[in-house]
Amino acid sequence: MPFDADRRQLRRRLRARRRSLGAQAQRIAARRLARRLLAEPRLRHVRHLALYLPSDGEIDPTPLIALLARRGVRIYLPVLRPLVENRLWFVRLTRRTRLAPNRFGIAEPQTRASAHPARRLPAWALGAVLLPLVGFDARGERLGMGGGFYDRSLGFVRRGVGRRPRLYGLAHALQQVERLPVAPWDVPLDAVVSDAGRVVPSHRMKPETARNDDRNAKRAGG
Ligand SMILES: Nc1nc2c(c(=O)[nH]1)N(C=O)[C@@H](CNc1ccc(C(=O)N[C@@H](CCC(=O)O)C(=O)O)cc1)CN2
Ligand SMILES: Nc1ncnc2c1ncn2[C@@H]1O[C@H](COP(=O)(O)OP(=O)(O)OP(=O)(O)O)[C@@H](O)[C@H]1O
Repeated sequence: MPFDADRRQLRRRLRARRRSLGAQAQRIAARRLARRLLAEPRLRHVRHLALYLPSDGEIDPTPLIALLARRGVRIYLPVLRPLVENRLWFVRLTRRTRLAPNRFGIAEPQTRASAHPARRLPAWALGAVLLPLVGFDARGERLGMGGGFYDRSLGFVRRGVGRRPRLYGLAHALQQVERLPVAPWDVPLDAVVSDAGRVVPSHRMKPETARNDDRNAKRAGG
């Protein structure tokens, strides 16, 4: 199917692009991202926030950990669920949390410890989830690693009923593409935030600004 072939090729290209960033560029991008996220009004009152440990050139959200801890925010990390296919747990990160590489080589809280329900929060109870992404577009669509982990774990958001976390895709500006193919299972993001700006999908904007797609695209590009 051309749809899958498209996405695969795009993933390869965009992953190579983000991996090409040097350590210094990564540090600067991470700092800019943290500054933007701290200023995000809708994150101001969040008490429980999930982020990720960066891998494969992803923009690094970890400078936020200490900054948010000062606000009293509790931080959670995604853990690959054992036995259930392609779903995540969100496990509390504390100073005592022991990390181990998962099957993709990404550090995560150890599975055994993560199995304790007291160490986790169901996704609907989180205030916000910061999602890693491979690509995004000016409409706020997201392309992930292809496992459907976040799409499955946050699938309840699409039903539009009950509590739900705010969803922020995090990216380097160079991960923006013209237009992404959309899949029916893609979870709708509240915004994509990059080192250079932010994109708010038009369905999330106030009516008077929803028309202005151009301005939105510019903001994302820097
Ligand atoms: N930092 C971070 N943590 C994360 C994610 C992520 O995208 N970034 N995930 C978001 O989903 C989950 C892990 N998902 C992943 C999905 C695919 C591959 C991956 O590298 N796949 C290989 C081929 C598969 C294999 O090696 O078996 C590839 O595409 O080359 C990595 C992580 C949970 N934790
Ligand atoms: N809610 C869901 N229920 C069942 N299958 C799903 C769901 N979400 C995604 N999938 C399946 O997962 C596979 C990967 O989806 P997709 O390519 O959109 O992943 P992704 O968004 O790039 O990855 P991730 O969410 O892990 O970052 C697809 O083949 C899709 O059929």
